Order: sequence, then C-alpha cells, then structure tokens
Amino acid sequence: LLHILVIKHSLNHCDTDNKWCQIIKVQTSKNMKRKDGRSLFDTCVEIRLWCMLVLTNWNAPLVWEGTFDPVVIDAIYKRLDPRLAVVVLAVGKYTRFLKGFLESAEKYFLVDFRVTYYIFTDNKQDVPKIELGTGRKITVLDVPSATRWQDVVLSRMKWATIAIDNQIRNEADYLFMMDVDSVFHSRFGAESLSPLSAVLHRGYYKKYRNYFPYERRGTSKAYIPPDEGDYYYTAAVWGGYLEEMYKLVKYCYVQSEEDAKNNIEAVWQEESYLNRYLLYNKPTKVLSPEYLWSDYDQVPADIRVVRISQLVKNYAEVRPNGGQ
Ligand SMILES: CC(=O)N[C@H]1[C@@H](OP(=O)(O)OP(=O)(O)OC[C@H]2O[C@@H](n3ccc(=O)[nH]c3=O)[C@H](O)[C@@H]2O)O[C@H](CO)[C@H](O)[C@@H]1O
Ligand SMILES: [Mn+2]
Repeated sequence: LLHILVIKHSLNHCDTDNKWCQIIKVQTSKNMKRKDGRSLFDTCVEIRLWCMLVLTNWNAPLVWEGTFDPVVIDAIYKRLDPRLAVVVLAVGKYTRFLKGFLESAEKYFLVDFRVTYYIFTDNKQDVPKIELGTGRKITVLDVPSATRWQDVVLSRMKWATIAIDNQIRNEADYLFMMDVDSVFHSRFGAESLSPLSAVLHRGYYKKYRNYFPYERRGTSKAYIPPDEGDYYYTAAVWGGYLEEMYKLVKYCYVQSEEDAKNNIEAVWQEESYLNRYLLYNKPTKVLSPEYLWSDYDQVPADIRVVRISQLVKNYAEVRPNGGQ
C-alpha cells in the first residue's frame, strides 16, 4: 500500500512543459522501503499525474464529458429559453457540406432550443431544404464569391459584424460561429453556453505554448509574443452572448483590415486574431476538443465523445485557389 502525503500541488499548469501534466510532490511515509532496503522517509519524489484539467488557471470551467449533468444543465438553460444564432459560410463549393451539417445539427445541437442558422452563400439555389425541429429556422444571406479561400475565411468576420448590426442583434441572445465542413456526432448542449466559450484546438491541447501556431510577426496585429499564451483555440467553433461575440468578430474584422492595409495576412487568418483576443480577454468557458475533432485524426483515449468532427476533404478540389 502506498501512503503518500501531498506537499505541493502545482495547479499553475503554465509552469510545466505540458499543461496536462500536473506535478504533485509527495513525501513518502516512514515505513516505505526502497528495493535496496533504505528508507524512503524524507525523500521527496515527484509524481507526474496525467489528468484532465477541469478548470483553467483563471477559474473558467473546462468542459469534458463527465463534468456536467446533461439533463440538469439543459433544464436550467431551457427555463431562460434563449434564442441561438449559428453563423456559417458556404461559399463556392462549400454548399455541398450544408446538408450533412444541418441534418446532424438538428439531431444533436441544442435540441429543443430555439435556433436560427444564418447561412451566408454566393449560391442560394444550392442551399438544401432540410426538415427542422420546432422553433428552428434557416435564414439565407447573400455574400459575393471569392477567388481565394483565405479571403472567404477572413470575410466571415466582416459578414458576421454586418449581419449582427443589420439583423441578428434583434433575433438572438447567443451566437455561434462554425465551419460548415463539419458533422455533429453527439450531444452539443447547454453546457457549451457562457458569455464567451472557445474550443481547444485538437492539435495543440497537449502541447506547450511555444509550439502554438500563433502569429509571431511583430508587424501583424495578431502578434503574440513568445512565452505568452494559455491555449490555442480553433476558429471552427466558438460562441457566446451576442454582444460579446459581436465585440470579438468586429475586433477580428477591424484588425485584419489594418493588417491588409500593410499587406499582411495573419498566419491562420481569423484564427490568429481570435487567439490574440482570447489571450487578453479570457473566455468564460473553455470547451475540450470533444467539441471539434477531425476525421483526419484518430480519437485518443482522453476524448471520450466526439461531438463535432471536421470532414476529410480534397482541399485542392473544394477551394477556389486549392491549397491547404
Ligand atoms: C479546425 C480548424 O481549426 N479550422 C480552421 C482551419 O480550417 P479548415 O482547413 O477546416 O478551413 P475550411 O476550408 O473549412 O474553411 C473554413 C470555413 O470557411 C468557409 N469557406 C471556406 C472556403 C471556401 O471556399 N468557402 C467557404 O465557405 C466554410 O464555412 C469553411 O468551413 O483554418 C481556417 C483558416 O485558415 C479557419 O480558421 C478554420 O476555422
Ligand atoms: Mn473546416
């Protein structure tokens, strides 16, 4: 039997070279002997515990399967009956993803809540007719075609800013921005709601921050200095109170326009501005990579549920200017 006394529990994950590893310093109890017969008493050993963090170091919940009761949390939010907006772009060939996205969202995304899907497209006739649940609807909005995929992904910030000002502000309490090349596979419920919720990028949640693909050029408005950063968040799913999201999408839009004036495009387009904003304006909830996985990657043991997964796609074929 191992008796251990915890003498220091390091919760500041940024101190470690891997934030999923918590260091617990332990003092072994008197009667423990090493194999060579020497007592381990007074020997301080360090045990590294690999575990899932459920709280950020600014005390925001980190949401994983098992950290909430789905029935209770839905019931709590349902009493408020919020109006939810989902903004997706389906420009050029990306309209082909709408059917799978919408049909699966109807099965899993905040079921029984009021949801409006705002679909921004240059190709209205290709928006499929989908049977929607009660209180759920689709609004289709026109946007111009583009010749570069980089322009499309960045333009999401511009169109969302304009549409919130013109329309969505009067129609929604919460807003989610999402990639359309995604399929829901499991429950995505009210546990995701907060003033500002962001999702950990599946590729970086076990990496030290100096490996994050932040914008590192000091000339860009998305610049994050070395040795700064909490997490790397994906731009493929994020959401929150309408006004909080408005501030954030507008920030990304305005900053990217500033960069464009100086002939700079942030390394991961809007995702780079999003990450900069969230470093200095902490999200009030962080969602685990369960909330956005990818069919490109195997699902590791620590991801017990895949709620949304990005589809494998032929980048060269589907994007106007090809490329990754
Ligand atoms: C998992 C993840 O982190 N995804 C990000 C990554 O995406 P991806 O490589 O998944 O980018 P993507 O090609 O899915 O583009 C993002 C979204 O923009 C829309 N779209 C894009 C191109 C186009 O021709 N038509 C169109 O409608 C569509 O809604 C799509 O889902 O990098 C992008 C920027 O570089 C965005 O930050 C994505 O959120
Ligand atoms: Mn995508």
